[in-house]
Amino acid sequence: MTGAARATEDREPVIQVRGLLSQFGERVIHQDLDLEVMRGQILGVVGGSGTGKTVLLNSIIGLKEPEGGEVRLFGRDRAAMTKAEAEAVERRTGVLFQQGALFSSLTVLENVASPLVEHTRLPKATIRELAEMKVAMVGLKPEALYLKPAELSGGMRKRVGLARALALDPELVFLDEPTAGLDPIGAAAFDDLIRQLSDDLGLTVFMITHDLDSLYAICDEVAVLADKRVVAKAPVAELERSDHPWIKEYFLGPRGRAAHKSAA
Ligand SMILES: Nc1ncnc2c1ncn2[C@@H]1O[C@H](COP(=O)(O)OP(=O)(O)OP(=O)(O)O)[C@@H](O)[C@H]1O
Repeated sequence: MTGAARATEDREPVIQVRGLLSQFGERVIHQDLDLEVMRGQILGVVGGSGTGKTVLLNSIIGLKEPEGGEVRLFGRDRAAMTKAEAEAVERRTGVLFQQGALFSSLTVLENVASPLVEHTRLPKATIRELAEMKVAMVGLKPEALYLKPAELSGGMRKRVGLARALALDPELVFLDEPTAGLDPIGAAAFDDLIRQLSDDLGLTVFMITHDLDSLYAICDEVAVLADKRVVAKAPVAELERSDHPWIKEYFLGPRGRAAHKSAA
């Protein structure tokens, strides 16, 4: 069953953002921004550079306090959560940051194990076993376990970041430009992996991307950030018919047309 089929079958929202206001000083990044992401959905998030995609991600995961509005995760209002509730949400959530954010002095195994060390009291041997499983799950060979991030290619680093994001068996993952910097073949392989994980594990995915191929290949819906809010959220095929100038340029410009063609 595809994520889209699951999403319509089980309409429980995992992320709900209502009337979000985000500011840095006087500078308003989001105003009256609404967004809902359903369980099992892969949502692509697009928008011009500086429209606030990463700030939105940070506001949802609690790295940035909103100046107004409401963020609900798994039905709970983030602002009203106790510390224990926020920690429980953190355990159900994985994040792959834009630069991978791996610890450079730790091996692949230690990087992937770090959320398990931080959030569980499992014995060392179990943590090791679980981390090894995640490394295998993202398609890395056992030889990679003892390498440090500097010894890995960009694509391998992304996979390690994904393995770490999946360490606690999250229900929801946030990916900030996961295929940026990968060659087209590496990017397509990474897309397949995310789609497969979503289908197999029922993961909900919030994915910021500039990669049109990813949008066509794996996203159930795409949210477009412009004018400080989400101006559209729909399957790509529907967005192609939008009248919004940025969306038109994005999907119907030469790169958009090429991605459409190769997905067809
Ligand atoms: N800590 C901060 N202090 C001040 N301004 C910030 C901070 N973080 C982000 N901004 C500003 O918020 C705006 C949105 O930034 P953000 O990184 O979310 O954009 P983006 O849509 O993810 O862009 P890109 O596609 O280029 O990664 C930018 O203008 C940025 O300068």
